Amino acid sequence: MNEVRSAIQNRRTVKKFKKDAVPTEQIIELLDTAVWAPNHKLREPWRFLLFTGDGRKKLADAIEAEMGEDNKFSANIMQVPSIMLVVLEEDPRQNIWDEDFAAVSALVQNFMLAAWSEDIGTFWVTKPFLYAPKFRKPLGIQAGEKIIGMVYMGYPDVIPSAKERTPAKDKLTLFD
Ligand SMILES: Cc1cc2nc3c(=O)[nH]c(=O)nc-3n(C[C@H](O)[C@H](O)[C@H](O)COP(=O)(O)O)c2cc1C
Repeated sequence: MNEVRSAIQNRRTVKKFKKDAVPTEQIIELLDTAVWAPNHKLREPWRFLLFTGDGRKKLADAIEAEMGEDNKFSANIMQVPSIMLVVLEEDPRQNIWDEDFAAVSALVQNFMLAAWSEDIGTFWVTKPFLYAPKFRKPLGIQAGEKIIGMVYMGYPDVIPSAKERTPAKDKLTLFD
């Protein structure tokens, strides 16, 4: 199997990380690869918020602003070496919005695969608090911006085993 196919198939969602920090420069380099995602008219409809080191407290505080101090998410944030919020700049036209959402999703997958190829594990996390004004405001997320998800990242402590996929053939309608 070639390297691209192998990375796609062998990447796993990593939830337990070693404590070591991932260098910020490396994360930015990985993002500079990820932005080669296909995106219609090269709108590049994304931006990123990266929390690392003491900066993670800012994210934990935003979660607590919405959920209160007693919640499992903000407590866990300080255990994750780096967390990135990926933001879609929303277009009010439905067809453009759909294209741009697809493009940002492709970017996230690119990022996770590029990270995996450099031994960095990632976890794409979505939670209801990402929509909450009390969470968004302290982070400067504007109206008309959608948080696609949080990407947790770090060096894997545990790599979970793969969950089987349904063979594509079972979902294929072939016209030939
Ligand atoms: C948009 C999106 C949101 C996700 N949110 C969560 C989440 O909140 N919690 C979680 O455990 N996994 C989440 N995942 C990860 C999936 O659970 C994971 O990709 C799936 O179990 C397959 O595992 P693999 O990535 O190791 O192949 C999310 C994945 C995507 C694409």
